[in-house]
Amino acid sequence: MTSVPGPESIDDLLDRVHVVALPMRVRFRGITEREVVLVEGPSGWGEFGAFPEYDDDEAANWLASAIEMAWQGPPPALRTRVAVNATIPAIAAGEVPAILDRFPGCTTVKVKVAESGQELVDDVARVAAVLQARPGVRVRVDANGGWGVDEAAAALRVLDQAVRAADPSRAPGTGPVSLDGPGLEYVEQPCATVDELVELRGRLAADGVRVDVAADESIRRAEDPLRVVRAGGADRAVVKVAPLGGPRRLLAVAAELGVPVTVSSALDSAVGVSAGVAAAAALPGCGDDDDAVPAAGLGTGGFFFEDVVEPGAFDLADGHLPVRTIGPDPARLAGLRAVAYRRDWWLDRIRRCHLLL
Ligand SMILES: O=C(O)CCC(=O)C1=CC=C[C@@H](O)[C@@H]1C(=O)O
Ligand SMILES: [Mg+2]
Repeated sequence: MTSVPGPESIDDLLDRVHVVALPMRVRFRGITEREVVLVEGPSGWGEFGAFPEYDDDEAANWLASAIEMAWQGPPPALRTRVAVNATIPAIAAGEVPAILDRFPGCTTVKVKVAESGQELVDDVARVAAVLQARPGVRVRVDANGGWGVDEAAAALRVLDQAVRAADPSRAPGTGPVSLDGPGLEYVEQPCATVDELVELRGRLAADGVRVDVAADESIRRAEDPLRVVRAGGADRAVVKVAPLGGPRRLLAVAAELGVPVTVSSALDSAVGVSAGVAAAAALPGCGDDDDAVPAAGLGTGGFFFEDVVEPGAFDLADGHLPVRTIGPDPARLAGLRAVAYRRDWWLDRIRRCHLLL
């Protein structure tokens, strides 16, 4: 009988964990401080950081991922570095250049759109500010399921045109914006449900709006991660290591999906991001060079004032992250240690999730 490597017991697991709280420079998915648990195993470090609102069944996948990294280590890499996208939260257009400065060399930018309380004009201004600051970058947007079908169809036409109109190779005053120029690379999770995504893809095709639809929450939070693509709701997939239960499971899901995949962060510390980089580095792509797969959404480390590694140990350089084994700096683990009642909360959660594995 083969068994999956892991801790000898729950006590063995709990003896190896460190709960940290990372203060953030910018509000992202509604939070300003990110708590995660780091686990040291015989093969390296893993990260358990299921978002607090996730129930134990869902969070157990994240624990499986942490255990996989700590007891098995990363899967074999096909490349030595991974291209990363810049991530622009739903901020005011005027703040875009300062955020972009945290992503040196990134040639793909993901812009959050459809934020509640904002309007399409805010999204267009944010995208325009990106293209003004970095002319010629590839732009993708992420609505986190915030639009209905009608709203999405209308917004994507406008945003796609805004990107085409900003094409630096297009001379001003040359008439209608070309439909052949580079528009939006894709939209991530424009609507919440699979049925809506299917309907939207039909609508975009009928309207002649050629924007790919990528599924994120419909994979990350679904019982069956393959369903959305099989149902015809997505041209692409966004895949995250921890929600899928680890890098090897991510690679298996990606192979079955059969569409281009973008590996993305779950707002992880450097330890979690390194697992994402390892998965992206192991993905078969068109060729084995470091740009053979879509730019990964793994540049979120800059959102923290302080990460668990020393500055320079795992930095973005020339738009890429290195494929590297990451261990936290002991002084930072101590300095970033979560307060006692939060540590107890995470340890209880680990106990419950461990029973589900
Ligand atoms: O993909 C990226 O560029 C960064 C990661 C990112 O956008 C996310 C990280 C964590 C939680 C998610 O709400 C969010 C996403 O929707 O993809
Ligand atoms: Mg997303």
